Amino acid sequence: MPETAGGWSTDPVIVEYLRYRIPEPSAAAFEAAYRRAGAVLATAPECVDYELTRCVDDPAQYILRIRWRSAEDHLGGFRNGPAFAAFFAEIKPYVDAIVEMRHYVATGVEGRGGAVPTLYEWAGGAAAFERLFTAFYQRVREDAELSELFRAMDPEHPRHVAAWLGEVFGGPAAYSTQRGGHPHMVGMHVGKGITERQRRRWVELLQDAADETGLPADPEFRAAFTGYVEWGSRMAVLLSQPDTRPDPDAPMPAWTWALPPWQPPAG
Ligand code: HEM
Repeated sequence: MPETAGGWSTDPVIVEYLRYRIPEPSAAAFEAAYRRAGAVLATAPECVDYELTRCVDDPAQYILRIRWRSAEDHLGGFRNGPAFAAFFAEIKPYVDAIVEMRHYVATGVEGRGGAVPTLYEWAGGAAAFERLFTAFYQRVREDAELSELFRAMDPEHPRHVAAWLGEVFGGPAAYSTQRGGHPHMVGMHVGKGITERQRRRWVELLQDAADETGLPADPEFRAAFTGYVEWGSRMAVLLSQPDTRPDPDAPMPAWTWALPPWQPPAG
């Protein structure tokens, strides 16, 4: 099983579905038992997350979805591990009510609906990103720390980076279709030897430009924005080092909210 430096598995997760048929008189006790069993799952390193849902049309039907780090982690690790006895003690009375208990794998068919605005829409679309990067690169050109690094910058650079960020934030695929996509962006950083000090200054100037150009300042948007800028700028530093060989097939990043977008209080 491939693991990251921190020991976390990078294998795709496996999804276990358990369908139950629970008569109405037992429903409350069943949900309470799973609430207690859930507290056990929360301590199990093999479990990614879980959710119990109840059918609206036929309330006797419940579906429990548990995502495991792998089938092996579920069947070997969890079932033989220290948490299993406490978990099973809670759900044992309902074993006979199980209608289906199987593992599923993702097909890659997945996505978000239109209910939540993209970061691109929330920011104000292409015009907002162009304003941001025009102001930002003006600051960069005048900055003692960064101006030399950007000496040969294309006059269209602010528009290109605006197209990049717009696409990463869920807008049109303009950078991929018109500017060479992820490999081109990566290639522009290779060999530049960006230092941590330069990265910090880059991030600071971008935050200043965000305030100056009136990018939404609500905590949820700025958390997502800053998260991306932190990640992206650290990637730029890594990619720019002499010994780094970038993966040419790395996909275009797709960034989204860490928390749902801010809404004014009702009433
Ligand atoms: C979130 C972080 C970053 C993003 C999204 C980003 C994005 C981009 C993109 C899209 C390009 C290519 C534009 C084109 O198609 O012409 C580019 C080029 C470049 N980036 Fe970044 N970048 C980031 C961080 C940094 C940092 C931290 C530095 C240095 C402090 C840096 C320095 C450069 C330089 C020097 C170029 C080439 C500019 C030129 O000569 O035209 N980037 N960047």
